[in-house]
Amino acid sequence: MDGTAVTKVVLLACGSFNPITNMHLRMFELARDHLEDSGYQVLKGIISPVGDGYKKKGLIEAKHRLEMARLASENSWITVDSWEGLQPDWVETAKVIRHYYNEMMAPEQNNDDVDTVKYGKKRRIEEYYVTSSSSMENRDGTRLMLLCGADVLESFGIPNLWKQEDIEEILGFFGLVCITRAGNEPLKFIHQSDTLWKHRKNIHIVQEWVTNEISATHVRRALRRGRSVRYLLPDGVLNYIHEHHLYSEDSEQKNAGVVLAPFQRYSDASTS
Ligand SMILES: Nc1ncnc2c1ncn2[C@@H]1O[C@H](COP(=O)(O)OP(=O)(O)OP(=O)(O)O)[C@@H](O)[C@H]1O
Ligand SMILES: NC(=O)c1ccc[n+]([C@@H]2O[C@H](COP(=O)(O)O)[C@@H](O)[C@H]2O)c1
Ligand SMILES: [Zn+2]
Repeated sequence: MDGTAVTKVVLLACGSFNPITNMHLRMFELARDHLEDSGYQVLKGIISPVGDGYKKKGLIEAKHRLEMARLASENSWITVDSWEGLQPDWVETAKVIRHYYNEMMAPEQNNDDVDTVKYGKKRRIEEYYVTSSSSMENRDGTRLMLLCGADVLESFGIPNLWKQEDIEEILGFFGLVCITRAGNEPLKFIHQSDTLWKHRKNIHIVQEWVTNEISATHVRRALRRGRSVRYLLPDGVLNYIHEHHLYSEDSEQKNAGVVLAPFQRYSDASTS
């Protein structure tokens, strides 16, 4: 040991996971290698599937998405947390991160009451945010970072999808690990955004050289057409999909014509 303190990190990935694919799992491996190369120690990964209230087209029930994520991450350092997935209404990602952060900060005080998150814990984190000048580590020096693909980073630029203050909090307080994805240019996007540029040191871009275009959309489409998706996702997940007859023409029509929850929430707010 050379006496240099190692920053410990927990990685949190939010998304639909509809269904979870090998690429979702690879994201964690790529991020861990990258961070450990930069002097961090990655303790744990958390997958947090979004709740049904997100209203994305084709989003099947959270109980199935959660179970598939559990099957995919068996015997792994990656875990699945159902808190977000089981909330009746869609929960903003900043709030989700705060929830896990508060669990890390004070596990003994935590309970899973949303109102508490809203009023008590939010205040606690805001106080912490204001009073701590540079550190977003919990008491034992662990940081919680959001893990996502470059499409999610670039979605920060879509009007009425993210609140500016949430982007600031995610980037400024927590930090982001972003995996490159075909069709996205995260470095260019950061360069072109003043907000992202300001927080660039808190954004870790991980270059995936084995360009990989696996997407859950592709998997659902192939399943609808009766095509094989074996080896794009774990066998256990595939067996579960077949057993429960998930992903059909019908399921793809779920939420068709329904406005995505963040757009509903933020465009209502801007017109009221
Ligand atoms: N091939 C990939 N490369 C990099 N990141 C990915 C890839 N696939 C998914 N991700 C990331 O995984 C997280 C969860 O994404 P999501 O559940 O939307 O998966 P998806 O494959 O993009 O699904 P969909 O096609 O339904 O949008 C997001 O941060 C997304 O950017
Ligand atoms: N304003 C926000 O907090 C906001 C907006 C859009 C998406 N998200 C999150 O990003 C993830 C995106 O998932 P998809 O790429 O599957 O749509 C989800 O977890 C969703 O909750 C958050
Ligand atoms: Zn996606």
